Amino acid sequence: MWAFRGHLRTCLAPLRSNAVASKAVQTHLPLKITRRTQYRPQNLGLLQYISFYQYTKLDATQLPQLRYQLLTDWAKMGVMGRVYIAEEGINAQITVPMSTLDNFKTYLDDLPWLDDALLNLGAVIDHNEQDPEKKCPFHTLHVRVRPHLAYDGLDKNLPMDNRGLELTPEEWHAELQDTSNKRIFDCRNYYEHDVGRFEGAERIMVDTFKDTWESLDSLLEGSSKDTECMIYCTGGIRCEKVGAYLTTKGYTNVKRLKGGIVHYGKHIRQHNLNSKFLGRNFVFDQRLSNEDQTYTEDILAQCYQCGEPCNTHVNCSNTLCHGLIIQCSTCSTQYDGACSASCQDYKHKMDKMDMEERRAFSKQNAVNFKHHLVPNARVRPGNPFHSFSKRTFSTFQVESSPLLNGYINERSHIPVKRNVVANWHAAISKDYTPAMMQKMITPGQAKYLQFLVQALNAPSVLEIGCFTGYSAVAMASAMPNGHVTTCDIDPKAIAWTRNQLKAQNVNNVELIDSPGIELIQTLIKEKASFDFVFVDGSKKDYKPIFDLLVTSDILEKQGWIVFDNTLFRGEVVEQAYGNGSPNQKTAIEIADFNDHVAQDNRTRSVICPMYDGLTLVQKI
Ligand SMILES: C[S@@+](CC[C@H](N)C(=O)[O-])C[C@H]1O[C@@H](n2cnc3c(N)ncnc32)[C@H](O)[C@@H]1O
Repeated sequence: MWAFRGHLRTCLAPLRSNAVASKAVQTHLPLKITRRTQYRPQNLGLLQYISFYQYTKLDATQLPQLRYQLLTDWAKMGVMGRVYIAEEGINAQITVPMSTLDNFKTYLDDLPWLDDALLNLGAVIDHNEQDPEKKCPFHTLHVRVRPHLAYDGLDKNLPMDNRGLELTPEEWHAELQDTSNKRIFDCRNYYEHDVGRFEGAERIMVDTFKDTWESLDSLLEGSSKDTECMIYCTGGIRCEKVGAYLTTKGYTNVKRLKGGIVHYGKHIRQHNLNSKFLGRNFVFDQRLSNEDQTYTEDILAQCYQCGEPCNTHVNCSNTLCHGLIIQCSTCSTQYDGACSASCQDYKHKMDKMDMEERRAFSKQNAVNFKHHLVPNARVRPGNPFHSFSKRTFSTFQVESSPLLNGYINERSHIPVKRNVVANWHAAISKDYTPAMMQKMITPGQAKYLQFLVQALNAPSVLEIGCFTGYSAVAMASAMPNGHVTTCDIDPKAIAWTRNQLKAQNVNNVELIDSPGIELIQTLIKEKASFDFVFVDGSKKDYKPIFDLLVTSDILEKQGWIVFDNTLFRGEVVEQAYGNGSPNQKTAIEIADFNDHVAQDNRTRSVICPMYDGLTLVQKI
């Protein structure tokens, strides 16, 4: 481990503001950057794997030149790998031949804008190594200009001046001797967390980094601002942003592991300590979570297909899918390395084709995998394509997948006089990010609600939790002579929805600016009544809402209530069987709500394992 400390911060200012170029970069560059000849070095001998990053302000206008310069200079030294440069800094995973390593270090030392990066030296690799797990992960050098180092999906750039207190691995290890009153947040994706994590760490459980914020907010909901938040990720790059986010939100006791799990691993190995990081560390190259990444022998994950203990990631053998799964050797044999029976079919078909046929077939079928997430993989929060917990599906049941969701939506038919739903969806996607849209029900679910309100001939519908009106409008469009009353407390969503209702001439939806419970209490006083209620607001209100609807006359006898998200990311089942974390408040609340409903004698109810879990209740 080696850090660039050679340059004083004072020498950074002029270069940072006006030029990104190093001394070397400042030499004369051709204005037009020409296409380079293919760079594929051979026989470089022993290679040192290196990763480093640094958040530093680079001049956006100079990035293409910097890219060109790094490509040119580093290729001369035999560097291979993936480098991202952005206005906010640099992130590199590379290999450098041992023979040029000293020159390379000097080169980096001479980059005036790079003063604080921790150079993480990984394995030494023989360039001629053929073992797929040990061979060099790179064939060439890519330097790419990106808008962000770690795309956070936030509207505004995070102020990076306060990212929390940086702890050395030694300090981090000492802090973990006593974890009482500490919250430890794993800032990595769910599949990384699955196979290895610090003891007691809470998973933020995201598909991609940009989904972190909502999930983190909900984990910290109601916590005091001086909560001790310990944050970590693989190499440190993601939790620097998470640190900045938390301090911006007012959290005053944020501590972050310098250099991430990788740096920590070196420390415990060097000092022969018992690792507080359990299991395996997932890495983003062909090694994934192989044996070399073992910190302790704990097997924390299960095969996504059979549920047996397993901690080995593989990519689906259907090259069109290539989805990442945890798969045991038995399932690997049974499915030929594919993530599902349907991917196995694709693989078999393609295995029989020659190159030309395969290319044509791939081109034709790629569209089916555009939004394909791996069936049976862990639940993703709010993801419209999410499947349920791995335990929910046996291999004999239909596996949830985007393909399946799309199929269900396309093959479900609801006769409506005027189809506003598609336009409505399009209007939302213009103004809301995909992450925000994950709050909404899916198109297939919308059809399901439409089916119910039509089949039940429910003229009067109440909805709690309107957001941008997608579910309300779907139901309203299926009942032209009926009426939907909906509510929300988010002023932005309310204003947006009211505008759209006017613009799209939807007259049978009334949106009330009120918390759900208060609205129901008012409607009870006004002796209003409804035949169908869809509840999709705050989960902690589910129980009081259920009681109000069942005990009062606001819901007609034989009337229905549908509650959304009642299996909440699969975490509810884990809670119910004692496997969940005490910090998953929402899952705990829903588990309690589900018990409450199941014990109620005034209603009949059933939980459907559809989407994020739907509970159907009928008053009897
Ligand atoms: C999951 S979204 C609803 C999505 C919507 N049903 C759809 O499918 O398009 C939940 C909404 O409930 C709203 N909400 C939260 N707490 C609420 C409360 N106490 N009363 C009413 N709405 C609430 C949130 O502002 C958010 O817009």
